[in-house]
Amino acid sequence: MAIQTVMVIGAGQMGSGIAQVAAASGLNVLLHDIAEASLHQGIARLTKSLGRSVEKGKLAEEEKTSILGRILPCAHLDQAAQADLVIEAIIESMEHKTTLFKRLDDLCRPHTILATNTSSLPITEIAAVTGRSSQVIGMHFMNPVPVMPLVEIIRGLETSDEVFGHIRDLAERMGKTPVEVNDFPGFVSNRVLMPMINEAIYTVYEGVAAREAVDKVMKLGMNHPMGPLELADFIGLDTCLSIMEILHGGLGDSKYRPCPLLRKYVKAGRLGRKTGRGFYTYDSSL
Ligand SMILES: CC(=O)CC(=O)SCCNC(=O)CCNC(=O)[C@H](O)C(C)(C)COP(=O)(O)OP(=O)(O)OC[C@H]1O[C@@H](n2cnc3c(N)ncnc32)[C@H](O)[C@@H]1OP(=O)(O)O
Ligand SMILES: NC(=O)C1=CN([C@@H]2O[C@H](COP(=O)(O)OP(=O)(O)OC[C@H]3O[C@@H](n4cnc5c(N)ncnc54)[C@H](OP(=O)(O)O)[C@@H]3O)[C@@H](O)[C@H]2O)C=CC1
Repeated sequence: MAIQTVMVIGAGQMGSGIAQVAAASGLNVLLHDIAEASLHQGIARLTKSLGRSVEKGKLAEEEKTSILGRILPCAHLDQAAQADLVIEAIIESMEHKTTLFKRLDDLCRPHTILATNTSSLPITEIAAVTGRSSQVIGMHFMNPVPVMPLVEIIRGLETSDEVFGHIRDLAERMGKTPVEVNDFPGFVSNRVLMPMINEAIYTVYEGVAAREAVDKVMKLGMNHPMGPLELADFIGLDTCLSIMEILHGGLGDSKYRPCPLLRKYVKAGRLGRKTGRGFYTYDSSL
C-alpha cells in the first residue's frame, strides 16, 4: 500500500509540526482540529516555521508555497475517509483518544492505518476500541517536530509487521530516524525524560534552588540545550502532568508521583509557552 494522503488530527504544536514535515516529504495532508481557531493557529505556526527556513536560505519561496499547497485545513473529521493514514495529535487523554479512535474506525476506509502521537498512553488500549487493532500503531515525534530527528515507533500487542514496516519507511521518508520500542507507559523517551523534569520541579518546590539556577545547572553542567523547567514549559505543563500521571498509574511506583507544584500550575492555567506563562513568562504562544 502506498501512503499518499495523511490526516493529522490536532493542530497544536505537535500536529502542526507533523503536518509540516509530512507535506515537506511530498504527502498530501489534511489537517483537522476540533476548534477552528486552533486550526488557524496551527496553520499560522507552520507557515511561520517555513518562513524562518526561507529567511535562512534553507528553503526556496516556491518550495514553501508548494508545501503549504499540500496542506488542506479540514473543519470536518469526515474527511478522514480520504486518508491512507491518520496521525492523531490531540491532548494527552485516554478518554479523548479512545472516543476519537472509535469514530475514526467507522469513518476510515479498511486499509487506513491509525497512528497516535501519544507521549505515554498504551497503544494496545487505544487499538482495542477499534475493529482494526493490527493497523493501530504509535508514531511518537519529538518537539519541535521539524528539528528533532527521532520518531519512536511503538507496536501495540496486535500491530502487524506490515503496518510497522509502512510507518518505519514513512518516518524515514519524512527525514526522521525511527527507533522501535515496546508498549510500556512513557515508552523510552518519557520514561527517562519526564522523571528528570519532575525532579527538577521538586527542587524548586522544596527550595533547593531558584528555577533559573536549576536550569543553569543542567545547561552548563550537563550540556542540555534547554534547562528542564524551560523544557517543561516548551512541552506544555498539562502534557508533562498527564505523562507523570500515566507513569505513576501504569507502573505503580511512588517514584513517579507528580510534583504538587506541577499540579498547581496546571490548575492555575499556567501551561507553559502555549498559554504565555508556566515557570517563565512568554510574549507569544506561536
Ligand atoms: C514530551 C514528549 O513526548 C517528547 C518530546 O518531544 S520531549 C522534547 C524533546 N525536545 C527537546 O528536548 C528540545 C530541546 N531543545 C533544543 O534542542 C533546542 O533548544 C531547540 C532545537 C528547540 C532550539 O535550538 P536553539 O539553538 O536554541 O535555537 P535556534 O538556533 O533558534 O534554533 C535551532 C534550529 O531549530 C529551529 N527551531 C527552533 N524552534 C523551532 C520550532 N518551535 N519549530 C520549528 N523549528 C524550530 C530553528 O529554526 C533552527 O533551525 P536551523 O538550524 O535550520 O536554522
Ligand atoms: N508537547 C510535546 O512536547 C509533545 C507532545 N506529544 C503528544 O502530542 C499530543 C498533542 O500534544 P501538543 O501538540 O503538545 O498539544 P496541544 O495542546 O498543543 O494541541 C492539541 C490540539 O488538539 C486539539 N484537540 C483536542 N481535542 C481534540 C479532538 N477531539 N479532535 C481534534 N482536535 C482536538 C486541541 O484543540 P483545543 O486547544 O481547542 O482544545 C489542540 O489544538 C499529545 O498526545 C502529547 O502527549 C508528543 C510529543 C511531544
